[in-house]
Amino acid sequence: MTISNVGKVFVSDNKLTTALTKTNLIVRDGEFLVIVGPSGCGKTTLLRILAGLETPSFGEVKIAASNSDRPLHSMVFQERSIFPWMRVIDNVAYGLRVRGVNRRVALERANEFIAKVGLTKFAQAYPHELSGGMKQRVSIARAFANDPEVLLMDEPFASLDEQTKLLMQEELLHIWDENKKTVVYVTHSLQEAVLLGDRVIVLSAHPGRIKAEVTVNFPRPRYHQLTTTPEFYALTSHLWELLKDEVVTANQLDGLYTNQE
Ligand SMILES: Nc1ncnc2c1ncn2[C@@H]1O[C@H](COP(=O)(O)OP(=O)(O)OP(=O)(O)O)[C@@H](O)[C@H]1O
Repeated sequence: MTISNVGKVFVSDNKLTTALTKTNLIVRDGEFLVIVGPSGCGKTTLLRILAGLETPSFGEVKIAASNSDRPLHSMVFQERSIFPWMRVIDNVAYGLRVRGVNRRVALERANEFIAKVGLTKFAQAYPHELSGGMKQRVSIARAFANDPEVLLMDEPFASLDEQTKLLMQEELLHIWDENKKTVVYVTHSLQEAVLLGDRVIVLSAHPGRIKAEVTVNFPRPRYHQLTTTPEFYALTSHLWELLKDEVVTANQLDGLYTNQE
């Protein structure tokens, strides 16, 4: 995927807000790319542009289609985005069915990914019968089952409790190791960024631009034990050094806007 000179200016109430300035980035096939940055720097805006949910004000995004039957992208949001009126199996098969994949094949594929996220016993359940973590597992199973060229994930575990988050990170690592999808993943957590990513992009405070990129060379498969090593600690500290000024600036900007209200 190639992101060339992409920027976004929002217009609301006769006010212009530059959310993102000239962004250039090449995401390699099969790469797990993580984006971090202070609040309001344009991470979600960038992801929404990549998902085609927002049009860039300038620049362009190109996603090479390896197979015309595959969708270009699937997105997993922070908030649960599964349909409450559909059973788990139908939620996971949804994208495939919309694309006209034969029902039997779609259900088979959905069952395969439901098993990968450990929800086989709940395939016939409705979302209200599931915990928050289980609902996020359904979203992840649906996104992988959909087999997109690029998987876009916007803080998918942010609303989960700490223990569930740890479990889900390992599950995501496992399922990703098996599928090696191209992933663009937004998070506020530097630990999560280093645990999951091949490369971490640091965005500057509002308006967002790429400030730095850090390669993460830890071997895979990765497990949580990695987070207890001095090397892991050194890399997250390095990221924090890169990010700290931006967070301070973002908070100052926040104060500025709040004082004006
Ligand atoms: N639809 C919109 N209309 C006007 N301004 C917007 C719109 N969406 C986002 N913005 C502004 O664009 C900037 C970037 O927002 P965005 O949500 O992309 O940031 P973020 O980095 O994802 O923030 P957070 O980490 O807090 O989720 C912010 O200043 C925000 O107020």
